Amino acid sequence: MTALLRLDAVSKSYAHRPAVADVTLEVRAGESVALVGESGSGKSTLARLALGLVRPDAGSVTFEGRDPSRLRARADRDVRARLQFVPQHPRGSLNPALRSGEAVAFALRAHRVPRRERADRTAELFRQVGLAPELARRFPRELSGGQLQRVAVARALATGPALVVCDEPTSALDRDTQERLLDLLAELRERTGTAYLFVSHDLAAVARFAHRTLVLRTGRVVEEGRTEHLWTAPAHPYTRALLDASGPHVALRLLERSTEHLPERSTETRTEPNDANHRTEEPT
Ligand SMILES: Nc1ncnc2c1ncn2[C@@H]1O[C@H](COP(=O)(O)OP(=O)(O)OP(=O)(O)O)[C@@H](O)[C@H]1O
Repeated sequence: MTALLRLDAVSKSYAHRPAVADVTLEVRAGESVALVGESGSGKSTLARLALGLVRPDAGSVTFEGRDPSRLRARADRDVRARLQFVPQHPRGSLNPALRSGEAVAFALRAHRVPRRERADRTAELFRQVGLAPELARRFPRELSGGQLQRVAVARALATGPALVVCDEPTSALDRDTQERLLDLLAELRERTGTAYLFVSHDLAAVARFAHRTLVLRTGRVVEEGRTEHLWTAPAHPYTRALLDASGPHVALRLLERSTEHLPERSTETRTEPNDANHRTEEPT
């Protein structure tokens, strides 16, 4: 199976300080790949590189064989439609002057869904994400954080994406709402075969959701592998420290999760070869 998204030896610095250093990763169709690590480890920078919102200083990024940072607004909108984003704070990303249904209909319009079909498609998307279609008439300020995040998911799914990049999609929500949103994303994944690049510092969410996980530390991947193997037998001391700091939720999630539908992947984990001299710090 070829990769949908591939980042090849990608590096990005800000003011000469590396945010991401020599990272290679790929996401295949239907696969969910998580990026975990402490604050400042480079997760969001990798998400932005994947979306083409920033360009790497070195290395290459391809989505379906194209550089996402060079997609043209009109000519390449069909490719753009297949690469979508669910941000951490939907309140900031949804236009406060648009009703929530209009935000979804706007995405449909941008991807050439005929006007006469947009209302029905919007209502259908609202239902898919577990929102009553009547909520489409509300403005963002009239919705709760969990409802807004569902609108953001509906908007991302409006164009039938092959890959959705989620940057801490549940971190602004309370635990119950987080769980419901993760269940929803997993259910949509089963139904639509959408792949996810899932940025999170919440290892319980990752244990529940991701097929594969990459552990980042100061911009580098220190370990990667199938989520259940990584968290049950972490090879790198930094991964162990992250796990120790995360509490019992992660073990519980691993027990709960079903691996029946996971795509075929290698079972081995990979640790960074030159990391033996790294001092392991307790994650904060
Ligand atoms: N636009 C920017 N300008 C300057 N420095 C940046 C910028 N974006 C990221 N950085 C720096 O790059 C490093 C990685 O940041 P990044 O946001 O990717 O980490 P993160 O793992 O997503 O952190 P968090 O979990 O806190 O969101 C940090 O040192 C950060 O300060």
